[in-house]
Amino acid sequence: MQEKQPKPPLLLLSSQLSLQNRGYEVTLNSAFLSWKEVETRQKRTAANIYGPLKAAGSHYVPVCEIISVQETEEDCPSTGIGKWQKVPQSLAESNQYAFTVSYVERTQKHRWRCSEVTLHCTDRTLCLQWVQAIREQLSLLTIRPKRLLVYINPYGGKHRGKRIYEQKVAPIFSRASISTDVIITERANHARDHLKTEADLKKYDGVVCVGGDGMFSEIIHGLISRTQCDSGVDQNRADETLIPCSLRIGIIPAGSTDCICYATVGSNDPVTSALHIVVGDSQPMDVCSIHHNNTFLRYSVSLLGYGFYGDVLTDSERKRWMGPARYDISGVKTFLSHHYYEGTISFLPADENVGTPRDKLQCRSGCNICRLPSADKQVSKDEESISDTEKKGVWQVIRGKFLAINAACMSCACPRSPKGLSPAAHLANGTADLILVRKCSRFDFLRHLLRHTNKDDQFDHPFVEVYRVRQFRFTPRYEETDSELELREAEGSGRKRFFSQICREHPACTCSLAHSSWNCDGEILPHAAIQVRVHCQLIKLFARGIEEQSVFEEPYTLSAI
Ligand SMILES: Nc1ncnc2c1ncn2[C@@H]1O[C@H](COP(=O)(O)OP(=O)(O)OP(=O)(O)O)[C@@H](O)[C@H]1O
Repeated sequence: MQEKQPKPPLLLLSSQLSLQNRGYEVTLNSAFLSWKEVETRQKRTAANIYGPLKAAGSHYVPVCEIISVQETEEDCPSTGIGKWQKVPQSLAESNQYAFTVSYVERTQKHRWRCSEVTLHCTDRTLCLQWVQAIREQLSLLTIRPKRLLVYINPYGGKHRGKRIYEQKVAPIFSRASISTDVIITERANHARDHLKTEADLKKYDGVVCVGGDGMFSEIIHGLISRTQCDSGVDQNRADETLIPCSLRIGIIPAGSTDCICYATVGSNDPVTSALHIVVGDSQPMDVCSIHHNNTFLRYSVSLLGYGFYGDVLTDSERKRWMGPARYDISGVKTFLSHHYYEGTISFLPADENVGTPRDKLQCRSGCNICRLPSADKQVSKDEESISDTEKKGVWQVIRGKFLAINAACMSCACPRSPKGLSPAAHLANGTADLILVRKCSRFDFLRHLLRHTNKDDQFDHPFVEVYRVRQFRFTPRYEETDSELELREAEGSGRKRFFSQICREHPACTCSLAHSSWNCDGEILPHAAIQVRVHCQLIKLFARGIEEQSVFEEPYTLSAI
């Protein structure tokens, strides 16, 4: 049987225009703008290497990746970016009407940049016809944001947030006719509180955060809380089904840790992120809610880590004055102290149709698993019809001594660990990967940690278990009373300090401490006993997801056009 061919895109306009003193056949259809040299093919110059998608002298730009089009003031064709800008005088005289198209161009390592092409016409009517035809196509792209609320943390990373926004991002937004209201934060939690109570969200198509992961966390806390509050949902109830946020979030990386941006776009480059926002793609994302005894603690989108990662964070917070080097120093110190923690983990495993943590396939742009109907919604629907005993029946319980308990809601890939803590974790399938590292020798633990930085299967060790889960609970063996917890918070863990003191004096000690802390996306949680539930696709980012490398390397095939 013959395969059904997809319908070709509708042809809208086609003319012979000139570019760099040469004749080009320029075509606009509902999917692509293309230009193809009509004269004999000439040798490609070195400057053409990073041109738009090409197939044998042809150039194709998807309409959804055109940023803007405008009539160009001649004789001086255009300024700024791009490479087909200088028009020889002779040609400029005969083709003095021109328009410039700005579009997304891919470079290496998932980076995007804004490029331009200026095409020349013999008469103004034709020129205006082209501008109008392209603008009409752009106006059909209703997913693109028109008005954004921007929060800038001026102190994130190397204190360059404001400069990055003004120099690299604002010009792209203005070229794409996006209007913005910009708020420079004046204190921690300023953005969160503003979103929660004051911001007139109806005015905007999205919220942009300029900063690091801490700033992103503020934004999601503000936005999720506001959405639940507006819908009368009580965040303190661990079993509530939360309402997804309607506004999308854009991240402009300007922090010292920008892992969420890296995991959703594939690079930490402000221009790339700005272009992802402009083209208006949506990347849904799961969010974990964390509760202690029906009290809401926090939301998490990347890593929840108890034991090793909790201790590294606790120690590094005391060394803030050291700058980013503190993470390495605390990492080595925590590794050498080699503490393990006893407790019970119970979890609700995910169905197999959402993949497994040891899959070879990674979550990429347009991921098929994340496109499945939400498994989380399935649970809440089922919960109404099944009894409590049945619900409890599917939970699994594991007791033991652990060096680390990690829950990865996404791969947690970052430049230091390009595959991440759980390479096959998905951004939006309603699950988290629960990684249990049982008590083992220092040497074995080091082997496990080193696998975060290389290509080997990091779960292929007898002391490591991994489960894909929708909910989990952790109870430390020695459950704290509230007064003990207060004491621990007030004293910075007196008992722990006592043991830490001993361990410092006896570096070979691998003693068990009563409690570690949870590292929740880089924040320390006050409670060790927690309940975690993954909320499928609770938020959406302005992002396309990480594109397969082939998108960068291969030109579109002609049959696709
Ligand atoms: N104006 C401000 N003054 C002080 N702190 C702020 C301000 N605005 C935001 N913050 C806080 O700064 C923290 C760190 O911000 P951000 O994530 O942008 O930068 P970072 O350098 O990656 O952070 P970190 O040093 O924690 O890795 C956030 O938790 C945020 O709440």
